[in-house]
Amino acid sequence: MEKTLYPLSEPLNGSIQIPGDKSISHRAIMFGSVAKGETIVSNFLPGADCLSTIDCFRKLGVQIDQQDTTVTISSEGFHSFKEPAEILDTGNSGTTTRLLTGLLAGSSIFAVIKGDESISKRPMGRVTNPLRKMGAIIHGREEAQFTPLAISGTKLQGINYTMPVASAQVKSAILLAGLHSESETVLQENVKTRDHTEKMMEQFGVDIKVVDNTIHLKPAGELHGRTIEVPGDISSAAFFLVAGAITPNSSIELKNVGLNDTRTGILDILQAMNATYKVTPQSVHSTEPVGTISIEYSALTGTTIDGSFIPRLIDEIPVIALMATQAVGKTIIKDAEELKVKETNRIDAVVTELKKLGATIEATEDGMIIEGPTPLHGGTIQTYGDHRIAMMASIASLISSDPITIDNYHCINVSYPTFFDHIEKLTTK
Ligand SMILES: O=C(O)C1=C[C@@H](OP(=O)(O)O)[C@@H](O)[C@H](O)C1
Ligand SMILES: C=C(OP(=O)(O)O)C(=O)O
Repeated sequence: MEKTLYPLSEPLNGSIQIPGDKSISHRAIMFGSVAKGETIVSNFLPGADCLSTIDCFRKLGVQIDQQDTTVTISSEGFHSFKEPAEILDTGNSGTTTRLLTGLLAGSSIFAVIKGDESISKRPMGRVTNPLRKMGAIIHGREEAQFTPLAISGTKLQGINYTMPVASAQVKSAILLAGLHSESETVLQENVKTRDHTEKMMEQFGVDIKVVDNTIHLKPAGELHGRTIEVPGDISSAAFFLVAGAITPNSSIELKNVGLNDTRTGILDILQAMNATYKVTPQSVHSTEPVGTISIEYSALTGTTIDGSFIPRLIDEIPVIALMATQAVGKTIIKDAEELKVKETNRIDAVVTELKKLGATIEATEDGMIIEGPTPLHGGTIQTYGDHRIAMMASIASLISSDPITIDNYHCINVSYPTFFDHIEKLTTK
């Protein structure tokens, strides 16, 4: 279904509460299901991806009551998972697909995992290969490189593994497999990726140690239920950080933003591009720090984004590219070939769609080059069913000279169901 978005005649103003972090919401459901007893999750993200995770664990026999952003999980623990009678449908969620594969590889049940058309094209060998080295029995399309995956849970051995790709999903799949394996798992990351799994393992009392970029995980006994407060998602906040920075005379405040430093690459880039913003930490002592970010419209300059920055802002690149169209000079994004294996090929999608709006932007092998500033005009944008492309285009419409129409805007529900409510809140006096 299409949606037409009209340019703003006024600046953005006011304050919004950023919804729960998608990565942490997935993990909260998974750890709450593995743990024996009751886990209560607050500020859960009721986005389609996290609802897919809930659905899969219900099919594994875990009792999960979800009331909007509060989830109560009652579980008999990992060893009581029931063999599901149905296929576990992970929808559009790469995180659910990969982490669940890792977790179930070390269980004592048989399960089949499949997702939507986009998931069927995303690489799964990156998890099934190391899991097989741990002893996992996984069959799947093209030698288990793609879904559907059929997993016959079995006893696993720990692994000593150097990550060939900078991916928190691969790391987490291996750690979830290592949780119930017979020996220690040691993982080496060349480039650090988001560490929510490690932090949640620590919270649940698992013996996990991180020294520089090496993780040591000892097999765990029974985990016990607890309460988990999910911070707001900085990847969702990013759309409004950019909206505030590029819409003339705007001044907005984003509350409850997660500030884990494996996720705050966008803030470093805002600084490098001369944006005017301020971060006020709320709870510096918690394992997942949270704060309020205020941002104002200002003149921006181009920058280069590469290397170890990339995993710290990988999902923000579409909207950063939009911001770069309004910055003076060249913005170069490189080392970001991972964008090609997301919900869609995000290098192609961003370049093709921003070009339609008048941007000067070219794709490269591992990223893109944007030359700014260019005024944006209206047009019809294809989302490719990718929530982040749909939100990028919606933010572009705030500053375009004419309306922008996007197809399949419902895909935004994957990570930010209240996105349009928040635009409205910041645009009405
Ligand atoms: O672990 C996670 O929760 C995620 C890791 C990233 O994917 P990769 O691990 O494939 O880089 C990110 O793009 C995704 O949105 C969520
Ligand atoms: C890539 C994303 O998610 P996933 O890999 O979980 O589908 C995303 O949210 O941008």
